[in-house]
Amino acid sequence: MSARIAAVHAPRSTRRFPEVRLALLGTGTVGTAVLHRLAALQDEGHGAVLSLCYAGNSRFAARSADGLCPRTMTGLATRPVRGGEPPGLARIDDALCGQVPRIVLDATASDAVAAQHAGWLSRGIHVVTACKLGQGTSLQRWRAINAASQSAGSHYGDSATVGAGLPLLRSIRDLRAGGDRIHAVAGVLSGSLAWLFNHYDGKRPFSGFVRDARDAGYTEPDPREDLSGEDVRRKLLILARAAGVELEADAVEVGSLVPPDLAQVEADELDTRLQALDRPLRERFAEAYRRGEKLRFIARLQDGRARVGLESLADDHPLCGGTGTDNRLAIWSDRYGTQPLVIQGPGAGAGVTAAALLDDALRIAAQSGAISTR
Ligand SMILES: NC(=O)C1=CN([C@@H]2O[C@H](COP(=O)(O)OP(=O)(O)OC[C@H]3O[C@@H](n4cnc5c(N)ncnc54)[C@H](O)[C@@H]3O)[C@@H](O)[C@H]2O)C=CC1
Ligand SMILES: N[C@@H](CC=O)C(=O)O
Repeated sequence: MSARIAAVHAPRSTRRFPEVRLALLGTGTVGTAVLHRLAALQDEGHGAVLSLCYAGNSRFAARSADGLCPRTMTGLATRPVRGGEPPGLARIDDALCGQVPRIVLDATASDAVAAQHAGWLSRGIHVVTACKLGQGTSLQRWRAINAASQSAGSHYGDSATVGAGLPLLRSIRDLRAGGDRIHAVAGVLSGSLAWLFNHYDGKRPFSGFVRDARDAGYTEPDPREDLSGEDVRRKLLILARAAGVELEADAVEVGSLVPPDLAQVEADELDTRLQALDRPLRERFAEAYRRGEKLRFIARLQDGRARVGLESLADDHPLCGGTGTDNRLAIWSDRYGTQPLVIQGPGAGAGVTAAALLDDALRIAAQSGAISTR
């Protein structure tokens, strides 16, 4: 066997049984970080139970029942690997064959992949996802995912979808499991918009900061998904539904920052047209500055009413806190009726998101009895 082929497979010494078979979809910003973290976990022995049997993106894929080498698979982002195959969602079930726990890890922003979540779950394949298009779009899809997961007993790991792994969904679910009703939630749910409004000073053009946030891996593949409030709408829908408020997707009132002309621009032209953001944001900033306030992109859910948009808040307002990409969510419930529970921390970035995805995968491995929790 040549050295090149040997490198494609995981070293035998790192494998433990019973294994959990993993298929990774997406090798972009987040998927590449997943591969690096998986390799590091396998080196330490901690993640050795996770055997990467399929890795693919929209152009290239590779599979091996014996386990692929995660470090080698980072190359898939730009080129095929030897012995690879064309990508195809229909191949995932085959790649994850065997009577062992199986997990699809979705690190794409693809609606076509999200449309498969319920199907995989119903066939007993666990799903771990960073993509919000599963639970954060139509209520019908959200219900299908829940129904499939319940009927087949398969798990849906969604920690990375809101707050990039911060314990936001988990806290809401824990409160409800303890008998609390969720009264309201409010806060900053976008890491990129947090970063933008933590850095924008009204002097340098806003569009330059958007490029910086994109290059740092904080934005969606198309930053308009963030700037339009669409990404925050999805996150608020996921939180609201977890809180027991089953909202239809169009029930969220959204205040977009994207001027109509910029919304029409083709993705490959976007960079050259981003300056369309500069004047309106400079005006919003100047208005807030005159009042001694700060701009924050806030999501709110109360009494079944949901809205997301830019707000001008007093400097000492509780939702103004945080730095960098910090998300900050206040949760009011029966026990936190007056003073809310407030959770804050980095809410975007490849590192924290990859960690959240692999935490979910390891949690599923533990629940499946593949690793000891002691
Ligand atoms: N960047 C961040 O901080 C966070 C990102 N996320 C989510 O992570 C997901 C991935 O984001 P990025 O890595 O930034 O995007 P990206 O654009 O860098 O990578 C997306 C990857 O998905 C692949 N892909 C697209 N369609 C596919 C298909 N049908 N089958 C297989 N692969 C396909 C692409 O080829 C690419 O490798 C998004 O859903 C995003 O919302 C979630 C939390 C935080
Ligand atoms: N683009 C998103 C990434 C995490 O979900 C954000 O800015 O929060």
